[in-house]
Amino acid sequence: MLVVGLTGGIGSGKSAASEAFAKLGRPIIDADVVAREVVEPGEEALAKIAEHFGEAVLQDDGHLNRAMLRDIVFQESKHREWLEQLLHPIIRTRIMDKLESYQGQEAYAILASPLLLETDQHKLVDHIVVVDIEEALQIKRTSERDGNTPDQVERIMAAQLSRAERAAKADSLLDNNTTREALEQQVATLDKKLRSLAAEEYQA
Ligand SMILES: CC(C)(COP(=O)(O)OP(=O)(O)OC[C@H]1O[C@@H](n2cnc3c(N)ncnc32)[C@H](O)[C@@H]1O)[C@@H](O)C(=O)NCCC(=O)NCCS
Ligand SMILES: Nc1ncnc2c1ncn2[C@@H]1O[C@H](COP(=O)(O)OP(=O)(O)OP(=O)(O)O)[C@@H](O)[C@H]1O
Repeated sequence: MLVVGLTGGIGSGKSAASEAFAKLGRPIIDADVVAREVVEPGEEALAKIAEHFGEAVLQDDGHLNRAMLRDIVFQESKHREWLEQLLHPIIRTRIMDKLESYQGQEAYAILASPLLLETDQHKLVDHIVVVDIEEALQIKRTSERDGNTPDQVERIMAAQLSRAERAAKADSLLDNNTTREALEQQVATLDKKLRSLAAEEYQA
């Protein structure tokens, strides 16, 4: 099975692009969803986070207070690095298990991940698709969606690759600077290309 990595910075439109692929029936593994699963109540990683940062990072119902942890880790890189060292290996293993479950069932599957190129997750994929967006629009869309200040969004962007670095690593680019309809059309064209790549791989 061909594994296609879909990446882009915060608020670039990965979810919008994933939805367009899902409408075409393609299976999607979303690293942000996996990252949430691994810190559900009862998970060992959540206990380690509470031990390290203090019980104050837990809500009364025992769930992670994500907004609080977000503030902590994007203020201070050593905190982010500690969290990444804990979570990234666990996230990677879960992604591999999910990919395994699609083997033999699908022509290709999508791994959507904001940190595909920043982590060794890119080693799991055969083709890299980057959702490209101008930084000013990225900051505007993200801060409108999350109710964050542009400053907060820029701090998260600083922990990610730059637009140019990401684009340089792309096998295919999706331009999300205009409408959702335009993005969907690009996804439909790319889907054809990916299906033919998958067919070539199968015949080889
Ligand atoms: C810090 C946390 C609790 C904040 O949670 P919150 O619900 O506010 O955000 P969410 O998880 O939906 O992430 C939103 C976006 O933030 C960016 N982001 C998240 N973690 C990171 C990181 N370690 N480095 C750079 N950007 C990141 C991504 O663009 C992501 O799409 C959470 O992001 C987290 O646990 N991060 C560490 C795990 C991780 O690296 N996840 C990224 C997918 S592998
Ligand atoms: N072409 C578009 N036109 C207008 N708004 C858009 C477009 N694409 C995405 N958006 C909006 O921009 C915001 C960010 O998009 P989306 O959630 O798909 O990004 P993402 O890359 O998945 O973000 P994150 O990395 O934070 O998970 C959302 O509010 C979404 O509705």
